[in-house]
Amino acid sequence: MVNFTLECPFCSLFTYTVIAYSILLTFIDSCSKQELPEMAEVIVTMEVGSDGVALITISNPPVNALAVPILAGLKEKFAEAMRRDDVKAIVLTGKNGRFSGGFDINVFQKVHKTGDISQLPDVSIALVTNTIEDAKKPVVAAVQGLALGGGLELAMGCHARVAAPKAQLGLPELSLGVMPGFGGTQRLPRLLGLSKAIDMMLTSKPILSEEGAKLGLIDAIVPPQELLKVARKWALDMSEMRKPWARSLHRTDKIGSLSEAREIIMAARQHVKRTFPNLPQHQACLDVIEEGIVHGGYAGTLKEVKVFNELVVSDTSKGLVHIFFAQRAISKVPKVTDVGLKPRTVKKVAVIGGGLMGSGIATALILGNIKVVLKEVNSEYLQKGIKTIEANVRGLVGRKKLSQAQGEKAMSMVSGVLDYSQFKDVDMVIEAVIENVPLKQKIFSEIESICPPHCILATNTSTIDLNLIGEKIKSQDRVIGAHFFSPAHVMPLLEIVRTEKTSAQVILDLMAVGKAIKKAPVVVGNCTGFAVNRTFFPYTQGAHILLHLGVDIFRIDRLISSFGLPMGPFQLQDLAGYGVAVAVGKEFANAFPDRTFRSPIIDLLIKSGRNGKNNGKGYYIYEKGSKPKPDPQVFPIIEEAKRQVNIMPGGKAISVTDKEIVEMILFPVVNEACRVLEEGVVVRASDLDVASVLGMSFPSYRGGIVFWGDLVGAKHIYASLKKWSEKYSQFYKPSRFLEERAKNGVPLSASLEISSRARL
Ligand SMILES: C[C@H](O)CC(=O)SCCNC(=O)CCNC(=O)[C@H](O)C(C)(C)COP(=O)(O)OP(=O)(O)OC[C@H]1O[C@@H](n2cnc3c(N)ncnc32)[C@H](O)[C@@H]1OP(=O)(O)O
Repeated sequence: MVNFTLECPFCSLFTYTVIAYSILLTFIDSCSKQELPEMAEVIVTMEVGSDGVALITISNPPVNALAVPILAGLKEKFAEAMRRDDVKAIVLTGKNGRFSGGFDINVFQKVHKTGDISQLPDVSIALVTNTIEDAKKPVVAAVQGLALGGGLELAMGCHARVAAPKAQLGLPELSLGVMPGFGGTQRLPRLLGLSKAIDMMLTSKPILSEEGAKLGLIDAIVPPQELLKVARKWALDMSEMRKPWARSLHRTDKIGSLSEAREIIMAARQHVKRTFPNLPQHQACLDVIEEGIVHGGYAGTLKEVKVFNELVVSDTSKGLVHIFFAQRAISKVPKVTDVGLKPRTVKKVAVIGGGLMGSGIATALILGNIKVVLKEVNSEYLQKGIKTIEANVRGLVGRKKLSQAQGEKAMSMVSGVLDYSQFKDVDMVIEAVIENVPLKQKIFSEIESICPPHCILATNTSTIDLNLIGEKIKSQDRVIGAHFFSPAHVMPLLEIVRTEKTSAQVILDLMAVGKAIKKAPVVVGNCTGFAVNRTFFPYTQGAHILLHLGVDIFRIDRLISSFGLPMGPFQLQDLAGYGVAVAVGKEFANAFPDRTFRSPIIDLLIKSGRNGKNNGKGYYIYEKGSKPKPDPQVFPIIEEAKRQVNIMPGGKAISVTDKEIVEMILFPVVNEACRVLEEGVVVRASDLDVASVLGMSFPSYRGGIVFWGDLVGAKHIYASLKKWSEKYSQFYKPSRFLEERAKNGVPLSASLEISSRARL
């Protein structure tokens, strides 16, 4: 039930509630059953004070998203305020310390499912321009907490903006594959100048109200407790002409001359071309801004609506909106986060091993204000580990991600040890030594006997079965995987691996630690390679097969980069080092012998003195200060590898299109993702999407590996893999899950339940 609080015409402070049937119907129509619990609080209220100011408040917890009924409610309240003689001016605000987090992104998802853009209400012209900006009574936005996207656009439609300190102001729509659609592309440049406005839109980064005040977006900053008082006074001052009353869309003072504006837009276009080559929304946003500069703000808003409606149904928007919700879903783990448990505080963590991973993990922890004891086997290694942590922190200070003081504070949180003496009061241990089962087992036995009984016993192994690591200890409910990605203090993913015995409390605690150190924790099941490395193990293999089929490796890398991964599979091998490739390759060959393609290429490269980026020579040449250059001297090594394996049909290189190359690398990854889904290694398919984006840098605008697979279509993937498996190698053999989904027309991302129902 949606309640709208309306004003009593006889008593300005008395409110009563009526049920807004028409809005209720719209809302019920556009909502799924799961959203019903929030409905009672989706409300717009209006209270008219004895001062003649109508306070219109948006309430839609937790972020006051502009859901369809909220927008309808706003229109209704503004119309009423205009009608009423006792209302001289209006203040617009949001409930519970947040102005608004913008248009309701759930509506985008509904549009994506149905393709029906008529679900998007007319807000830009009907509400923001005609109702608010062109109102005959002044409107002041009282902004607190955040005004993002449509929220900021509403505020910019008002005639003045008063804000509390530290409020976040931004237009992040491009990060959802769309662009500002409530007039933001026109009003932001007019309020704070073209360059800054373009920068805010292209980067999607918010600014704080303090900066907004300096730039002219905010008219005054006031303490939160005085926000409404000052906003009311401001509104009254405007109504009585004591303060100017400006309509943002009509301003031109911050835009500069046409030629200056065009120069700025042209520079932005070049930047976008280089930085976001696959994304349509950035150039489109610049087109719309330019329209407003050339033909006026109103013309700009009209074009904005048109282009917005085109972008909202693009695959890019589908992918990015999917990832937005998928990232939020990872914090919901059945039987862990829904059973009333509370995470315990983790104040002190011991990290065993100060190598690249251990020191990176230690850095991440101290930056999250968690004390670290770093243990090594001798003082030389220990010093090296501490120095790496120092260098990590210094790097962040140098890049201005941390202040000097924050850097020093972080370093004061770490101490180095050579024995277990300081392990008696640790809340968690993260073992990060080399991938050696007996060594890890020994360490786990030692820490079990030394650490307190509540201590979490975590390992950073990237492949080894956790049951094996914890085999020799009693408290297997405390054993968990904390799989960080290198560099651990930078990469955002934390893969939390649970065994059947890991307790829900321990999983919850590690999730909380992950959040505290600003990682995205994805909880996965225990298997070789867990979710991410397991899914992506065919990535390198697929590249190797193509090499052996005679495809140019540098062409493969170029195509994969153009697809949107930061680098191709060969450059990635160079970067990771061949030692990793050999070790990981062995694990997978043991676990999945039926689908492992064995190539001698890495051994041949090592034999010829190459070790990738580590020694400056791999498939590429690495020289300080310049980009990696393809090295033609690898061609004879590749020829030798090809000769040894000899899989080219008729001894000739195969002829493949660019599209086929990308598919021959990535379809096997989707195929393995299917097995991961079938085995229940992840809670839901979208968790694997998040993990692929945050752990493997799979492009977020393609929605993650499973989402992308569904966009391409299970049928096409299955048919292609089947063809290649018959023609080239068993490596391509489609999994049973993929085959079933393709044959039954069920999306890969559909839950197992749905798929079995579909089969019946
Ligand atoms: C036409 C217009 O120009 C188009 C638009 O306005 S598009 C929308 C633009 N706005 C945005 O992109 C903001 C998106 N939201 C965010 O960045 C962050 O949620 C935030 C900074 C507002 C708050 O962050 P935080 O406090 O960490 O909370 P967070 O967990 O992200 O969100 C809380 C809940 O609000 C939901 N939510 C946040 N913003 C939402 C929005 N705009 N629409 C619908 N739901 C939203 C989240 O999905 C989450 O739901 P859940 O609890 O069911 O998982």
